[in-house]
Formats: sequence, C-alpha cells, structure tokens
Amino acid sequence: MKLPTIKHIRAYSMGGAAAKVHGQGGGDYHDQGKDHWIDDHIATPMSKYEEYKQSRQSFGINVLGTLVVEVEAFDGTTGFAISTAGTVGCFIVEHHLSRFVEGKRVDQIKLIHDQMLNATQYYSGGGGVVINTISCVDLALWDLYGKVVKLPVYKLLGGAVRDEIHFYATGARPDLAQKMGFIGGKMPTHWGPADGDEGIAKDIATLKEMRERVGDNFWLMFDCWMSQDVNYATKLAHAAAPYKLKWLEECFPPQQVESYRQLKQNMPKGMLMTTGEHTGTLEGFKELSEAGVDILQPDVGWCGGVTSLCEIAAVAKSRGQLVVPHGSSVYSHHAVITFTNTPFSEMLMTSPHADYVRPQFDPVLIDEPVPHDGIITAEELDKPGFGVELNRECPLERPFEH
Ligand SMILES: C[C@H](O)[C@H](O)CC(=O)C(=O)O
Ligand SMILES: [Mg+2]
Repeated sequence: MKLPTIKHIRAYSMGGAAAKVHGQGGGDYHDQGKDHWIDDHIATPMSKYEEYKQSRQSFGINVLGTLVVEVEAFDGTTGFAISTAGTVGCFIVEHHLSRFVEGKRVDQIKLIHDQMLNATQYYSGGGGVVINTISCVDLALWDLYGKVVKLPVYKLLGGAVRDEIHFYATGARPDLAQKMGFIGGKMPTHWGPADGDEGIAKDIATLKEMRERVGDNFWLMFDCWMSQDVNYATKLAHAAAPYKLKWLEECFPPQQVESYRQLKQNMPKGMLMTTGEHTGTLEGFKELSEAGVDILQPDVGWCGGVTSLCEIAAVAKSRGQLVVPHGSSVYSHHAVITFTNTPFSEMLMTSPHADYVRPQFDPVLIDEPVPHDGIITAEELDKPGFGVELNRECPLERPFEH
C-alpha cells in the first residue's frame, strides 16, 4: 500500500482565557461551569492563599482551554486530536511544529515526534504547554495513520492484550461510582498543610464515611494534586490506613522527586504511592520510577502523546511497576489495552455531581466511548484511528494560520 504524505496541519482552540465561550469542558476538562465537584475547594499548591482556596478557576486552572489539531493527507483523509493548550498551542503548531509534519508520510510518526521534541528543547522546559501541544500533534498523527490504513490505533500498536478495560472513577462520589459498576473511586483531598491536623481530620472523616458506604472491598484513593509536603502526606497516609486507602496520589509537584522517595519510605506497608500526570519527559518518569512510585500516571495528552506513553510504559515495566494513565479517554484506551502492565484504567467523572457517566471530553468528540458497568471492550475500539470524530458545532476558533 502506497501511503500518502501530509498536506496540511491546522490548530483550533476552544474555551480558555482568550475565548468568548467558557465552561464547556472539552480538552481542558477543568474548564467546567459553576457548581462542579472539580472546582469545589480542592487542595492545591495555591491553597495556602486564602483567596485562591475555594476555586481552582480563581487562580486560572482553566486559562489554557482546548487545543484541537487537525492533519490532512494528500489523499483527503483527515485525523485530529485534542488536548489542553488552547491559543498558546495553536501558535506553536501553526508557526513552529507544522514544518516537521507537512510533507512527511503518514507513517513517519516517530521521526516527527523526535524532531518536535528536539526542536522545542530551547523553550519547552521539559514539559508544560509545549509538551501538551506536541502530544496533541502526535495523537492527531496516530489518528490520521489509523484512518488511512483503516485500522484502530491499538492494532497499529501491536494489538490488545485483554478483551476489556476495567475502570475506576475519579470524582466526589465513590459511593455512586460503585453503583455504576466501577472497581474503585478516587476522591480529591480538600485540605492541605495550611490546615494542619484539622485538615487531615476532615479528609479522613470523608474517607471514613465513604468506606462505610462502599464496604471493605471497593477501592478508595486520595488525589492530592501537588498540595502537600512530606510530613503532611506521611501523617495523612497513616491516618488513612485503617480505612484501607489503596493509594495516595500526586502529593507533591513533579520535580520534587526526593519528596516522593522519602514518602515511599514513610508510608504504611501495602499502601501505594502514585504520580505522573504533570510530568512531561521520559527522563522525569525514569526518576519517579527510580524513586519507588508504584503506579506511573502519565497523561497521554500531556506527556508526549501515544509515542511517549509507550516508552513510559516500558520504563515502568522494567521495574515491575504499573502504568495507569491519567484519564484522557480514547487516547488512553487505545494504548493501555496493548500494555501488559495496565490492569485497569481511570475514568474522570465530568458530570457536575459525579452522579452519571459523561464522556470526559464532552462536547468535542463525537462517539466518545464511555464505560458501561465500569467496562469498555476492545470491540468498542474497533474503528479506524481513535474511532472518534470532531464535533464541528463546538465554538472552535483558528487564531493563527501559516
Ligand atoms: C481531581 C483532581 O484534582 C484532578 O482534577 C484530576 C486528577 O488529578 C486525576 O484524575 O487524577
Ligand atoms: Mg491525579
């Protein structure tokens, strides 16, 4: 089969600080409307400032917005993907990354990936919005390749190692997640070091209440979104052990590898330490792996795309660790179903009260699969590329052209 070359790459944004329409969700899943569990007094590194404690949107968690990257081949096939990078990402795609994409054959993904990573070394700082943008281009390229050869991405990656993916749910209501068929529920912590022992007591009270509602065998986890220090995290871990907390997630910012190493030593035996969603380099994941993180949690839209996610999974595998990506819906599903060290996956609940399953990237993707009874089957992924289409009724803007 003679493969076509890539004619054009375009970048669109939706939501974020530069847009007229807010609170839609999409690729920037923190850009939700009012009264959403995801913006209700969640502990963050900004919680030490009283004025930024109640709402993450108050300090700008949703300023970036959604980035949509579309790639078009000379045979007329198009692929696309979404991530979090908005207008900033659009600039990088149109004015910088486009040169590495246009003119290449649709299967030259690893070459394009390497050129994008190396050409942005001087301003990427090893992560953040630049890597989100590169991830989005990488995902769009995998989608295009799959659509050209009419195969799902997971088959291009070597095929499924299991027939179905089982999910835990992240949200404010593990008790409801249990009723929806999920295997566990991960809750945000609402308090942090600035609240001292009282903060620990309040989060433990919620854990205790949830444990009473779900019984002994349902997994419960805490997501700490970089809000803690080693002393606080150690105390929280020990206070949570009687309630069978399965893991403590992302206690510290990604660069604080030493803190993770110390926490692992301090934690009760059997409790897992997890992190990785804000790490953007393979080297960063290697360090976290070496520090003893039990489950690496890259976000496929923020870590370099599927191409990087496969490399990160191999790093984890080399130490007998798991890789369980941070949310990211279809972009994750097609990769994890091919990994032997991903026995389950995450569903991020974007319904305002976490009381029903809403597609994570709603409303931007058409046909985005969601777990039923906590499961998505390999069969449901059997469509070319990532198996989703772009909802062109969304208020997409193209701020730059090349
Ligand atoms: C709930 C967390 O603060 C965050 O919004 C999502 C996350 O970190 C996760 O799903 O993991
Ligand atoms: Mg998390």
